[in-house]
Amino acid sequence: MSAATQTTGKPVLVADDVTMIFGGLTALNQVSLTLHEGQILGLIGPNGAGKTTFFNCLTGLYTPTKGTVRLSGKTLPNDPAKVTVAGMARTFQNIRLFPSMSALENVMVGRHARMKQGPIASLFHGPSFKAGEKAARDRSRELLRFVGLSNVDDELARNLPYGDQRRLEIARALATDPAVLLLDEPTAGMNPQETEATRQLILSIRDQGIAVVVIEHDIKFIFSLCDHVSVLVQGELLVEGAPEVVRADPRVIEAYLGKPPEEVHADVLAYVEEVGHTEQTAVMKPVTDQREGGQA
Ligand SMILES: Nc1ncnc2c1ncn2[C@@H]1O[C@H](COP(=O)(O)OP(=O)(O)OP(=O)(O)O)[C@@H](O)[C@H]1O
Repeated sequence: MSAATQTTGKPVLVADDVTMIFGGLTALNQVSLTLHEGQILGLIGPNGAGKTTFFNCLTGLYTPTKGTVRLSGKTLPNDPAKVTVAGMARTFQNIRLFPSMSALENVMVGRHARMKQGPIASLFHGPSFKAGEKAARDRSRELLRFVGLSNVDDELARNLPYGDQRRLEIARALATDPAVLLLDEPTAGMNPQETEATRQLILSIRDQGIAVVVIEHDIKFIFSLCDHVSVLVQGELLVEGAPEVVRADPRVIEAYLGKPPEEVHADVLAYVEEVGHTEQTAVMKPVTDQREGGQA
């Protein structure tokens, strides 16, 4: 069941024919993707499919070998700081916080990417600088509450529990006032309660008018959250569409399960059990056999 109910609007992020070649390895081959206003798009695919590489191309961390990325109609520069200012923020697969700074200071770093203090005001800490700092602090506090972090403003980031660090990273990204938010495995390492809280948080973010792209291996999470799913396999876009369409596509199941059982992700197995109903039984059967064989 898809939880997404929002009507989607015009295209906000358009990636066109993005290709990324590392030496002899084609990590992405002509990948095109359109994210619409109000949309939560799930990007899934087996390990090494190119998902994070794609995020890196979208955010200017990598310069694609070929292809373009446009945000709200404008071609994005290959410069992460400029991409942030243009309106796209992200989180990372491996959390990247400032560990020795407080939670509030971490969010304020994101906020500062947006502030336009003139050099004179900054130099003399004049009234406009002080007003700007206060506004940044207030907004950062508000964002900490929004992501579900209370009473941790002064805690050092490194002392926060893992799930809270992930939430903090989202707050910092939101502090840049993005039109588009990219989340790379936001529920990795979370328990089911934290995962559900993250799902609710992403829906709230969407409801604030921010379009979201989520990379996740937990495909149950993806199918219950997103209103559009794109499947990358070996650097190519294999299938995309509504969750109901994508999850019933035999190529998707094959892409995940045509691998040794030990490499098959536990969440995919849980998903297979959940959707093992009539019309998919034929597709699911060999999978079940494979699992049993693997366990024997
Ligand atoms: N900087 C790099 N230099 C060389 N090869 C790279 C680089 N970054 C990624 N790759 C390769 O590109 C391919 C895609 O990797 P990527 O991390 O994008 O996959 P992924 O789908 O995000 O995988 P996972 O789900 O395991 O995180 C892999 O073969 C990887 O080794």
